[in-house]
Amino acid sequence: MTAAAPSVPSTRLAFIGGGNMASALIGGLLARGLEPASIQVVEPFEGARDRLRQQFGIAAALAPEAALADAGLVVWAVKPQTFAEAAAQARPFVDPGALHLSVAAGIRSNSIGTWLGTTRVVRAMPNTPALVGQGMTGLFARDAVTAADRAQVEQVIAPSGEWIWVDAEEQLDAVTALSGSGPAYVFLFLEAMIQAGAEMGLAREQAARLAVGTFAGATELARRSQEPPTVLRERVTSKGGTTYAAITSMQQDQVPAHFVKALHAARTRARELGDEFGSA
Ligand SMILES: NC(=O)C1=CN([C@@H]2O[C@H](COP(=O)(O)OP(=O)(O)OC[C@H]3O[C@@H](n4cnc5c(N)ncnc54)[C@H](O)[C@@H]3O)[C@@H](O)[C@H]2O)C=CC1
Ligand SMILES: O=C(O)[C@@H]1CCC=N1
Repeated sequence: MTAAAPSVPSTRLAFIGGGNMASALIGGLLARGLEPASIQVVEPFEGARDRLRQQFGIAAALAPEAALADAGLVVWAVKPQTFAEAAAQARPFVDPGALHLSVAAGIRSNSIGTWLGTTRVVRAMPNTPALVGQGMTGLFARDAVTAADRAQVEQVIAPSGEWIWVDAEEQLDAVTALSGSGPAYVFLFLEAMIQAGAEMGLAREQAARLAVGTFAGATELARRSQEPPTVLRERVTSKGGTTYAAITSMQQDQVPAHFVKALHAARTRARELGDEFGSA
């Protein structure tokens, strides 16, 4: 479970890939007081390098270079499809004793370990609310990872929100389907609620404010309540009332079952990514 928020990492950090997820983690670390100079980033695309310079004052390298050897913790924030190639490019420069933290969906720790010649690998599955310090992250560590290594990883993740450790690596695929992809499901529901509000005569801005506020309020209520979501739902649902009409319509259309099915599809895709783009 999530512990008290630890301080920023004392070791030097390198990020391989400086896109959305890397930026979310870096932004949190800098907000906690980490010096931009203690973070290296390897990022081949000029647009992304420009953003890192403007947002964070970090001069990212175009390609791996000798300075990578200074990093005690290397964070892999590249797409699953490019991980193997990025690992092959960076490996000659990385300290063989470094700890590695991957946020890539699906790519298994034994693939990463094989590509990098190490067993000191932790996998993380964060999500984009990390951008506002409210992320949820699942973490998995290989056996060779020590308690001190885990603490370092927690220092990287803590500024972006909460985290849990899972015991079995395949559980990370479930985390990916649930909370990794989860913000997109919430946004899809928001889109539908806003559309419905607009169709029923509300201004889109009003509908958006009502929808977003409802998600924020309902999730905060669920977070603080001792009751499970089912009980909270039943309290909104007066017999023969409006919510009953909506929930009955959704159940007749099997919306909950289809939604569960969709998460299984996401989990299946996470496994496929590991099979397609992993080597071991
Ligand atoms: N976006 C999301 O909601 C989440 C993404 N992830 C994972 O995070 C990883 C990164 O995703 P995003 O940040 O969204 O993608 P992104 O496309 O924003 O960032 C990836 C970056 O890697 C760079 N890159 C490409 N080849 C490279 C190489 N050889 N060496 C170094 N950098 C290279 C790209 O230029 C790009 O800026 C993915 O593996 C994804 O599965 C995990 C959780 C949530
Ligand atoms: O869609 C994806 O593959 C990534 C992983 C979780 C969120 N985005």
